[in-house]
Amino acid sequence: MTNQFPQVLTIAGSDCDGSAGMQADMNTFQRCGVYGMSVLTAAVAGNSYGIFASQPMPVDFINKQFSVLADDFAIKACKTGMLTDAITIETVAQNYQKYDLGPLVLDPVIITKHGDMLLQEDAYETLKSQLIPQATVLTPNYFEAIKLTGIQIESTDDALKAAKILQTMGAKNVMVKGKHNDMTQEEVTDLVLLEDGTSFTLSEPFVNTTHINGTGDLLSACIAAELSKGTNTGDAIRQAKKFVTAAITEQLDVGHKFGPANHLVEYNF
Ligand SMILES: Nc1ncnc2c1ncn2[C@@H]1O[C@H](COP(=O)(O)OP(=O)(O)O)[C@@H](O)[C@H]1O
Ligand SMILES: Cc1ncc(COP(=O)(O)OP(=O)(O)O)c(N)n1
Repeated sequence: MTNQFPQVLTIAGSDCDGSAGMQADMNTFQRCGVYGMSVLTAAVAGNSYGIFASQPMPVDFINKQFSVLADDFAIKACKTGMLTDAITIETVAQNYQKYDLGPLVLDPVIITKHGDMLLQEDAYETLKSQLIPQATVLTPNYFEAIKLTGIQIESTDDALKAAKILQTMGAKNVMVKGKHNDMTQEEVTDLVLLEDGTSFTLSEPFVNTTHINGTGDLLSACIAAELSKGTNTGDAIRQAKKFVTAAITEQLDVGHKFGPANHLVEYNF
């Protein structure tokens, strides 16, 4: 008897402490019941105190990883994470066009929640012109949405305006993740704008914890996994928000400062 799992690809950096990046993506894929693969774009030396060094992968090596995977596997969906610089973005954009990799969930990893910059500033325009137009779902956090659109976001209406601007750049569906740095807030609210023009918000209780590294990765990896199963975009996003909330609520005690969200949480999909 054989087990057939949908095959899903993360195109991302390695975070050596396992809290974020492709390690978080692979754990999420496993939790979601899909078979995960990875194209390594960069590696960072980081722990729960922050990121201390980073190294992009050579273009030829990135190209080779795409070609060997595309030759052999039937990839049903993919997601991107840390892409470092303009040349890496161009390389990923070209490979996504060249091969049939299914829907693309683009997590525009620019800045971590602790302020580490993971994308060079001179690469923002390349991200906008080459990769955002190919995104099936774009998932900027609050700061990334401001940087990419240039508008201030103070309300749900502002988040919708930002999502509309990102849609005009070519992203089909956009999820603008809400702010969660106010210890008195009761909920965290994300705004979703779908391809057909409908929009909705997703709110979950704010969890006051220091263990939320990698939440953006968990969310985007879970959306990609759900899309690979044939789940519609709106439901894939709803499911991912629930999964991330469970991963934040059931804390994993790893690291001395800002620990990881719990990628290993039991969750019934
Ligand atoms: N403390 C928190 N309590 C509840 N939800 C949170 C918290 N922190 C993040 N989230 C949720 O986790 C998901 C990922 O968002 P975010 O952490 O902003 O992304 P990123 O990792 O890209 O910065 C979003 O759905 C957001 O609402
Ligand atoms: C290699 C690598 N990739 C991505 C991140 C950041 O992950 P993300 O989930 O977008 O952000 P945080 O929740 O960790 O702020 C990383 N740290 N390393």
